[in-house]
Amino acid sequence: MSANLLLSVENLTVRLPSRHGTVRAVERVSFAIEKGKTLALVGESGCGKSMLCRALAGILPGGAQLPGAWRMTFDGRNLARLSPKELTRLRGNEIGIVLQNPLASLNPVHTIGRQVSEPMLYHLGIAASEAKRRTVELLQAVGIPQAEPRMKCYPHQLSGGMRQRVAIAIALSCDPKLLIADEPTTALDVTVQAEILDLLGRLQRDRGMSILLVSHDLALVAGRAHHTAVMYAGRIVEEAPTPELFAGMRMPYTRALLEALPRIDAPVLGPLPAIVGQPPNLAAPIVGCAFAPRCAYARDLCREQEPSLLEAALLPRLDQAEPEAGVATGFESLPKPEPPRPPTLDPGSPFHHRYACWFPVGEEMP
Ligand SMILES: Nc1ncnc2c1ncn2[C@@H]1O[C@H](COP(=O)(O)OP(=O)(O)OP(=O)(O)O)[C@@H](O)[C@H]1O
Repeated sequence: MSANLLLSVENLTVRLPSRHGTVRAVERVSFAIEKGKTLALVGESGCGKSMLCRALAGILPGGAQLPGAWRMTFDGRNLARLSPKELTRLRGNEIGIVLQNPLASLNPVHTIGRQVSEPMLYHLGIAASEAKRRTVELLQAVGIPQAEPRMKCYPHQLSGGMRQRVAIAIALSCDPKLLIADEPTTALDVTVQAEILDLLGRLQRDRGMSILLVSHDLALVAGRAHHTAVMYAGRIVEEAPTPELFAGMRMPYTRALLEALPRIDAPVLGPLPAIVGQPPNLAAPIVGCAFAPRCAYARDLCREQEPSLLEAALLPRLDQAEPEAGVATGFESLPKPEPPRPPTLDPGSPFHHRYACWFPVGEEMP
């Protein structure tokens, strides 16, 4: 693993039991996060973002399974080789997590001062007076005015934005190397959303930590992330350094996700384009590309064979996609490509543009 990588995840699958059968919440996902950098993970509701975060943080629901030959390496350590005790220590200490609803993650019967100081007392073994001093500093760092008297407040006495700042302070209390922020602004109004995301950026610069920033809003998070990965039906379907992704997104789902969002810089001239149809039921088998039933560019091949996530340069060039209802393309006469290859994760260069699509859209072809 390159010295610059903090986290590398290879071939991670998460299955959950449910009344309707086994849910394949995360399917053979591979990605990496560099030290001091932010990876944005985006996708519609139900695509597996939270379960991926929970797998990293070791807080999956009961009955969850991680089948297959997966591998997770964090700061040079293979997580599969650590004992449960070592994992608990690492996850409380070196990996902090902020969830989307701060009310659900804060304890309503404990003061915020106690909740911020508790992880430090438990994981760092410092004296109560030192924990109190650090708590005041942390509350100040996350922008809570009058931090010392506020330590005595209970969560219900704070606004939604202030509660989320407290949740961030708790996640930062042991000075984590990785902060997982799972939709940290979803429950907040738009001005507070921007403040919280700016705060995360500032904290990252001050502390040099890495961030996994999860959201359904591609435009909101991508502007703040070094790398972006797009998830659909439990799979990563496109990923790239963020500028590269915006310069040439190829997977029709990535485009649809961006176009379906209202834009502040463009007049609204009619209804917003929506992504037609529903995401697939993850408890049922998926044949071919999971996005094919909703994709205007889908061809027979897309419905038959699942494309692997491959580097743009390695992808077999079939042709540039055209919507099915558009001009005739003659794709049918093209030779069938080789069967899908396993996803690649080149440890030397894990941040190339990759996408999983037989007929990518875009001006230039690789
Ligand atoms: N406890 C659970 N038991 C069984 N299935 C679950 C459970 N929690 C979530 N799921 C299913 O796992 C899949 C992935 O859900 P997940 O919460 O990871 O999606 P998400 O992308 O984070 O969505 P959201 O943005 O709404 O949180 C979905 O099909 C969901 O219905």
